[in-house]
Amino acid sequence: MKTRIKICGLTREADVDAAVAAGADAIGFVFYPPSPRYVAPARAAELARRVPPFVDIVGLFVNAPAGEVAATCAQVPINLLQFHGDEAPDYCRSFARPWLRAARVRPGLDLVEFARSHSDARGLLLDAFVDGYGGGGHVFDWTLIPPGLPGFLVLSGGLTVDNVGDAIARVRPDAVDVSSGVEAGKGIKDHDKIAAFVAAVRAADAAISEG
Ligand SMILES: O=C(O)c1ccccc1NCC(=O)[C@H](O)[C@H](O)COP(=O)(O)O
Repeated sequence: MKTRIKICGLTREADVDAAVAAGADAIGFVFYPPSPRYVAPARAAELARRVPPFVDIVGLFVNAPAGEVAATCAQVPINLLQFHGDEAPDYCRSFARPWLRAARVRPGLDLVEFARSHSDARGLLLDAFVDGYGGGGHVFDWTLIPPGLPGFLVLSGGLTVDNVGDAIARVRPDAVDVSSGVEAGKGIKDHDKIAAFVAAVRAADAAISEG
């Protein structure tokens, strides 16, 4: 099985090109103004022009007013919305677009119930619980993921070239998502780290299919 790869938090043309060239399945733009990786919709629209067909464009929002999400969707060709805050299921489905729901994982969060209440999400994105909602590069305890959690599972939170192979072997996610782990500085991607991360994912996939 091919683990899909999303590279998140892109802010520069060269970084978009590097992610696409490395073989990313999806790239993410952060539309959360307090984030150092924030891009304004007009800027994201410019960057999105470089993205070829069959690479998804993911728009990440945190508790944004619905009008802001709709206005961003009108400017940027977003294939998939990613809700990374405290958004309710009714809000997430109100945009009539495919969406991912981020679960900020910590002990006590009932992921089975979380998945059930977001059952029409295209997938659950599991990230570490941090103050400030995300992008902190923190790994969470993967044993908190219940076996057999239904639906498309995206593993994120502090993934790097050094731990992504282990993460795939243990969790067997459908996709992995990385931001901090392929950065030279906040919002600035390191192209060698992107290539190495993608190679590590492919090596983990090959190890699984070889048994
Ligand atoms: O990137 C941010 O600054 C950010 C801010 C608020 C919520 C989420 C944010 N980022 C999440 C991501 O970029 C990813 O989807 C992902 O979870 C990977 O994060 P990382 O641990 O940095 O690899």
